[in-house]
Amino acid sequence: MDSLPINKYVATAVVASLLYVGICRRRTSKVYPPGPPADLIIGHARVFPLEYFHTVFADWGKKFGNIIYVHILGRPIVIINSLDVARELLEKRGVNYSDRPTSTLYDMMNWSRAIFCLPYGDRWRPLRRMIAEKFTPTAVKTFFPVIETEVNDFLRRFESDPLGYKTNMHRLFSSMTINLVYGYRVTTDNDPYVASIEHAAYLTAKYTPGAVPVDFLPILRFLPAWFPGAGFVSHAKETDVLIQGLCDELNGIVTKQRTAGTAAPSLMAQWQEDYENSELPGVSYEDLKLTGFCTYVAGVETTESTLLTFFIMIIHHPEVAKAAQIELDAFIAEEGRLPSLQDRPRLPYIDCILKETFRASSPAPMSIPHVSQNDDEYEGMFIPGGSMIMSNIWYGNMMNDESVYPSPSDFNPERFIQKDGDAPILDPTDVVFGFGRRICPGRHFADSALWLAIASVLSVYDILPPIHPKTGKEVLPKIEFTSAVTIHPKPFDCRVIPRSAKHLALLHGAGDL
Ligand code: HEM
Repeated sequence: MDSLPINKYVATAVVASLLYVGICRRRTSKVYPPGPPADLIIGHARVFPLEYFHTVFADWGKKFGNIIYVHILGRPIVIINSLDVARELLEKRGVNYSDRPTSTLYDMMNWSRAIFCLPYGDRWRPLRRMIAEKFTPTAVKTFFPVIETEVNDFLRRFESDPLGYKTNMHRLFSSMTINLVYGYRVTTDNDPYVASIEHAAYLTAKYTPGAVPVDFLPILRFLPAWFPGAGFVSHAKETDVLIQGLCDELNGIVTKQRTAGTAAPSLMAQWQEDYENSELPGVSYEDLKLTGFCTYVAGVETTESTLLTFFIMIIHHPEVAKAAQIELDAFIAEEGRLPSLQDRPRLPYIDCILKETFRASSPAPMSIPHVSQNDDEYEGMFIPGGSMIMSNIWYGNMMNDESVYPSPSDFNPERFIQKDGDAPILDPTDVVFGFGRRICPGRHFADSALWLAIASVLSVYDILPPIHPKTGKEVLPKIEFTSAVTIHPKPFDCRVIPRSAKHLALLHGAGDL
């Protein structure tokens, strides 16, 4: 899976801060949150991790506690290792903690106009409102037919290609999201629009974040492109032109279809209509087009990562698949059909599996960094304004903490079955999507899409380990994760095999088991 711009944007922000020659803050008598020992001037540059942030910060958390302060060349970074601290700062004090880091290179590529990069304030607010209105738990139901169509196609593709889960899954989420945003159906594995968007992602990621001098000497953006070493200038321009071209083209498809009266329901069709009816105050047409594109970018990799985690976990835990299939078979026997999203309340074990999948590996384990605007104090500790705030969703009383989830390394959906008298257990869905005013606006859509994908695939198929070509025996793939802003399991092989001819027939509308 190629890294998408949201990934690279955050990496840029983090690494740029490593290289950023900030004005060294004069240490005052103020008490900062604890942290590892710092070097003179460069601060924590030598100890700051460049990968697997979440596990390193979890280790630091065991030594230094729930809130940690480090600085790189004077640029303050606060690491939050606890849900309580995240809620206090990012939610209750959200007015101060909802900004984002900046990057000159991203600005040159025009990514700084993107919803996930915009600073907290008057440009971000109307765009956020525009997205949020379409993604409330009720509004998102408009898009259930999109989810159901795409999941059905996903299941059918396994009939002819039981080993090709990677391509199939990528197509599921790219097709579902481009369908959601533009009402456009992907019909091949090599769709030209998906390929172009991924090329834009590749171009965005081409320059190593922070290794481009312009990220710490912004004046360099004005160098002429022919100047030796100024390749980034034409590169940024090329990326910008490609993205703007794609925004225009995809938006143009929707406009034409609306004129012809053939537009499928989509976010862009709704937004265009709202715009024409002057219902989007503060949103320019250029912003509207880019926001559609950003919604696609933000939606694909995270959802795909979650379903990949589900696949690898289920290969290792056939007993979980069996328990789910007992619940699903009882439903199918009664209804004579595959479950739909309306059936969710009747299939609670699938909910438990989804929660456990989010818990086992949060797709964005360090969320997207926030930035504080003004100086603040938390439990007597000083947090300077302009601090980059990194929340360790993966750990910190959140997903992998023994005190919250006993035996956190076990994949055990049963932990979410609430028995009478049990204290409520933290729902990972309340954490994996981030916090406060910047919380993921696509969360209800993602949650619904993933629920249906899990319920459907387990209804029809078994997800099994690959067979060793020589021994003919099953080989369990290793569970290993990549390291980036959004993480996912490293590539593995598996077989997706129909449970029986009768279960497969459900895909084609034949009922009885
Ligand atoms: C499993 C799937 C997903 C996960 C785990 C996820 C997670 C996140 C996280 C952690 C953030 C940062 C929140 C913060 O700053 O506190 C975020 C932001 C965002 N997400 Fe998601 N996301 C998912 C799916 C989606 C989908 C499907 C969409 C759109 C269709 C979407 C759109 C966005 C946008 C636009 C932002 C930026 C919000 C802003 O800066 O105001 N996400 N997401």
